[in-house]
Amino acid sequence: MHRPGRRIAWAAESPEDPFGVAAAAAAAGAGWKGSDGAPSSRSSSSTEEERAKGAPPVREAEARDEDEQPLLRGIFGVGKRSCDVVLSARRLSWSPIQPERPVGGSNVGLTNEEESVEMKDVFSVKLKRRRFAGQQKGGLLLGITVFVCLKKEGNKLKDSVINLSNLSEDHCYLWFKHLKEILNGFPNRPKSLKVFVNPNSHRKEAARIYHEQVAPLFKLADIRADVTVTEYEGHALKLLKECDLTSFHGVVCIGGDGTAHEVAHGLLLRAQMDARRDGDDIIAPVKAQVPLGIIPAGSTNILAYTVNGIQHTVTATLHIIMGHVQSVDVCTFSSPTKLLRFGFSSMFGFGSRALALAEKHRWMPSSQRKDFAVLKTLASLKPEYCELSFLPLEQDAQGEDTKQQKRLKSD
Ligand SMILES: Nc1ncnc2c1ncn2[C@@H]1O[C@H](COP(=O)(O)OP(=O)(O)OP(=O)(O)O)[C@@H](O)[C@H]1O
Repeated sequence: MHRPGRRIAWAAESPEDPFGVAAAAAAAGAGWKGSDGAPSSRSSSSTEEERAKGAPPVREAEARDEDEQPLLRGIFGVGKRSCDVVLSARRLSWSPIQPERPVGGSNVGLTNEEESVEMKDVFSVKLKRRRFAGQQKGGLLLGITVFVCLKKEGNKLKDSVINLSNLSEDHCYLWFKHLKEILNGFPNRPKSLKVFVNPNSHRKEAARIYHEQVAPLFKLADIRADVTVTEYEGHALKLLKECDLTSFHGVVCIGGDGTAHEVAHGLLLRAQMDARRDGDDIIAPVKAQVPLGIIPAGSTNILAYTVNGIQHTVTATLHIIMGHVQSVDVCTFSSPTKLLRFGFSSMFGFGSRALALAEKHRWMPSSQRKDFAVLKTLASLKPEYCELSFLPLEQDAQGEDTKQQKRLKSD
């Protein structure tokens, strides 16, 4: 078993490396680069270069200040109040306008607390119009709707809206244009995705989950999705080996762990084929060209849970839309001469035998068939011979990632 450094998946932020991009990008140049912080008028690559060269903290502070500079200031209705709204590259903030009181009048009960949202948490902006049922175009402009990704308890993400009301077309168009420009400046956010839906997963709900919960969010975020509903086991793998991935910013699978493994294997195999690595070249595998988003819809969703920190469709979808990228370890499984497949875990034959047995007993209820399979496999457990080698990513003096191979033998 080899652990060829790190692959990438859309996932929850980790405190040390919020988007896991540094290691992922350095290892093989795949995936989105740069952080998902607010885009600045300065190019993000120049800021990164400066950081890499050890730019003094004062430069970073200047860049931060620049991102805080107001780009627009205007009046909108927010909720039931008239607010003074300010937009900078980093944030959208609003505070209620205090009406002038007649002499002796009091402002008791009126708060002027500022509220704000970070632009890095905004995933879409739309013009809001009043339309009649069935009306597709036109309609009276009512203002702007800003769609925000909110962090809830327990790693959960939720979509929410802020309505900015103003009937002036010129005013709204100007704000809409600026908000769009800021959103388009986030480098990691996908615009085009290849999506695999396994209609057979768990309770056969993956297609419904996609159409009801995932597709509307992708549409809102202006993401084009090329959807394949898989027809048989191995269908996603076959398509990934053949299709042109250059027009996609990522691959998404909706299903259980079996589907996620098949798609991850296909994606990595495809990267080896494109890099002209044949089956014998198993020591130095290359990274996937694009990240993999895993949306849980299976009976077990361990992979989705591991990368997202929660088994929740909307959370997984929002991580993809927001371009949250996280590096993950991947194994290659090989015989002495041939690469067999890529995967995320190995139980030295135990897991695969138990899963194969569970597959044969699909007529049983899902909880019972898995317990039955584990117990039956345990009863006939035998020792296995294998050789393990690790390729941990390590940083050399220049900050470059290097792979060091370590071998272990076991039986
Ligand atoms: N249309 C299809 N018909 C039959 N099998 C399919 C189809 N599409 C994909 N598959 C295969 O179904 C297998 C099981 O799917 P998946 O893992 O998504 O569901 P599950 O078994 O309910 O979930 P889990 O593996 O998390 O328990 C996968 O190995 C996948 O390759």
